[in-house]
Amino acid sequence: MTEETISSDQRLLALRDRIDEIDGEIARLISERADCALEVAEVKKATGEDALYYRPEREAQVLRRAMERNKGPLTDEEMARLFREIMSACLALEEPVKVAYLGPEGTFTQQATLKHFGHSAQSRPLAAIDEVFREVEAGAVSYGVVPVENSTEGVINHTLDNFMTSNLKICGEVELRIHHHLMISDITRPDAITRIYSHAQSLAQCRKWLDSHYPNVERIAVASNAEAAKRVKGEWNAAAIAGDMAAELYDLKVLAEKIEDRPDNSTRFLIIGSQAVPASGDDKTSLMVSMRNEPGALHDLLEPFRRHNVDLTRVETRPSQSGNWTYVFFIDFKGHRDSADIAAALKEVGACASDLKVLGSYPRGVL
Ligand SMILES: O=C(O)C(=O)C[C@]1(C(=O)O)C=C[C@@H](O)C=C1
Repeated sequence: MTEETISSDQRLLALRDRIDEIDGEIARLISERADCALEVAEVKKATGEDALYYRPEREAQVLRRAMERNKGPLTDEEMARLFREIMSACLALEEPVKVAYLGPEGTFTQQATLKHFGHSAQSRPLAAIDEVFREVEAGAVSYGVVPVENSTEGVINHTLDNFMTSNLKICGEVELRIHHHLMISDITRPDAITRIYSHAQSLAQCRKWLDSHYPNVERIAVASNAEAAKRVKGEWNAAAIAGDMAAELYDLKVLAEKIEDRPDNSTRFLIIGSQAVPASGDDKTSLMVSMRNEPGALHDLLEPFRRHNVDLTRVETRPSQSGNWTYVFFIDFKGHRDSADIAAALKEVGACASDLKVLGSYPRGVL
């Protein structure tokens, strides 16, 4: 053994001793934090039957602080992800949070659910967006996670339409970078692929890549990316487009990575529930407004927002379900409904709208 290897071995040992010490401190502090959370639960329980254990505004503040405090070398996102999991475990001690998401397992919505609630939440997949709304309404779960818009393909109408008949509120949002991969099973012959399965939105998000790499292959839209991944398991001439989780879950081989046409492809998901969320300091509000179908209606609707300096982030129009050629506007803007400017704008909009429903004020997605 050379002198050099001895000294590098000794350095490694010394560093590992230091890491063991630090881990001991971290473990002690995490336990202390968990004890605090248990005391918080006692305080909440004393408020009665309807005690709210999950507090989205507080979680957003904790995560933002973790990012602000961070001095590296971990990235702010990595640091926040670690705190996300610590908080998820603390909340599970207080009361396990039950969440339903648009399944099946392996979809991007499951990934968004884990990103937002951490791994200690009890989550379960449901087959359709309507079912997620129904289960939350029925109280079988406390929260639901549904996709609402994609940066390439636009809005997910089905989710917006559900708000027309539901009284649920939006309690949060989460954004996910979407990376699509082309994957095959161990019996697939890569040179014999004649069909590619995926969800219609994912096929659309990879249209150009498919046109240049598999121009003559049949594209088959199925209910979800996870369903696509499941199908190729038993087919020697098929491939699927899906994400990492589906590849892992169904043990598929990735033939081509990140094949989405736009590198910044991302999807926004909503957290739905029945709780009104207090201001977190950096919030968004979503509205649903019906207007009489007359000239200038859209102008009347938007003008109060301009006057009160409210920053609109999205305006969507959907045909109303109550009559022909009448429309419902879905409007998102920065800020919380309790702030003076927003309350004033809402009052004015309410006066000219035939119906106005605040779907929720909630913390802006942190991670
Ligand atoms: O501050 C609270 O209300 C807590 O319950 C503690 C805590 C945390 O671990 O920081 C846990 C769950 C809540 O959703 C928010 C924060």
